[in-house]
Amino acid sequence: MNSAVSDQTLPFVKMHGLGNDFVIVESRGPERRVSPQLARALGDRNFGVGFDQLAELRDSDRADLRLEFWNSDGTLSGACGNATRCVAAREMNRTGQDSLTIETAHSVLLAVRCPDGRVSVNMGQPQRAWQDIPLARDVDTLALPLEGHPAAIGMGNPHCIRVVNDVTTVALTELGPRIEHDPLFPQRTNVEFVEIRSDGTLRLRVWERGAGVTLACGSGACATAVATHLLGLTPRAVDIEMDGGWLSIDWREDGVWMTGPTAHVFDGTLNADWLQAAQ
Ligand SMILES: N[C@H](CCC[C@H](N)C(=O)O)C(=O)O
Repeated sequence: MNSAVSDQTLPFVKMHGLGNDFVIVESRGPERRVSPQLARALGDRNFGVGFDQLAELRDSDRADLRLEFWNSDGTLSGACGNATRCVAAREMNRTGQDSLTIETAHSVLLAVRCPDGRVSVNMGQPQRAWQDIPLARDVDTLALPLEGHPAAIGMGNPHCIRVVNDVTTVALTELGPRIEHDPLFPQRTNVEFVEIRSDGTLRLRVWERGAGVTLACGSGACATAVATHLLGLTPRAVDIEMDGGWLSIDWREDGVWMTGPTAHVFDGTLNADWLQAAQ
């Protein structure tokens, strides 16, 4: 270990949306705080803090702020719906505003506070062309040449959605990584298994690229609602239950709107010694 003593500490915020949990780090200003190595160390639930995604706040000249998302394996993702809602909730509390704009790798997203306290984000238009998702080759994106003929949809990140009769019997930890790494997905993929219930709601379980099984996935819920609508199975607006709770999805003219609760768990400060060892 480096013997030089650093007094650099790093404040962070812990939040979750439906049990999809996040560490949020302030990186506005000239100095970038997060590296792949730090994201991996911080994402470790035993040796670090633990999270499904790390959201790094950056300056934007197109929106109120820019967000970059890290998975717990140290890779970047172009979208994270639940972290976007959490950061939006915190920023709106801090500024007293009822809406804000957030630049992501996908586009500039609008977030608004609902009268009931939930937060809605317009996640933008889904990506349906095989090159944009991306897939490795030109195939029918609503009936992929894989077991069960799943659909592929991009929400700024790739999703593979398979409709099943009973999500409780799906071997998620076995099938999830196999599909995540299938050569059809050159940037890997998030994996969704969805059951369409008789009352019109959806029951969803998710294996996330770079993070594994999570209790909820906002972009996954959006991609799933788009896929089941395009398959003629659901209307444009649908309620989706995941292991951690419910999201309401509405694919409107101006994009896919996602609405749900957020929770602020605690604020913390990363210790200088720990940070030094993690670099
Ligand atoms: N939990 C996030 C998605 C993270 C996606 C990430 N695992 C990827 O590599 O694309 C959400 O609420 O949308």
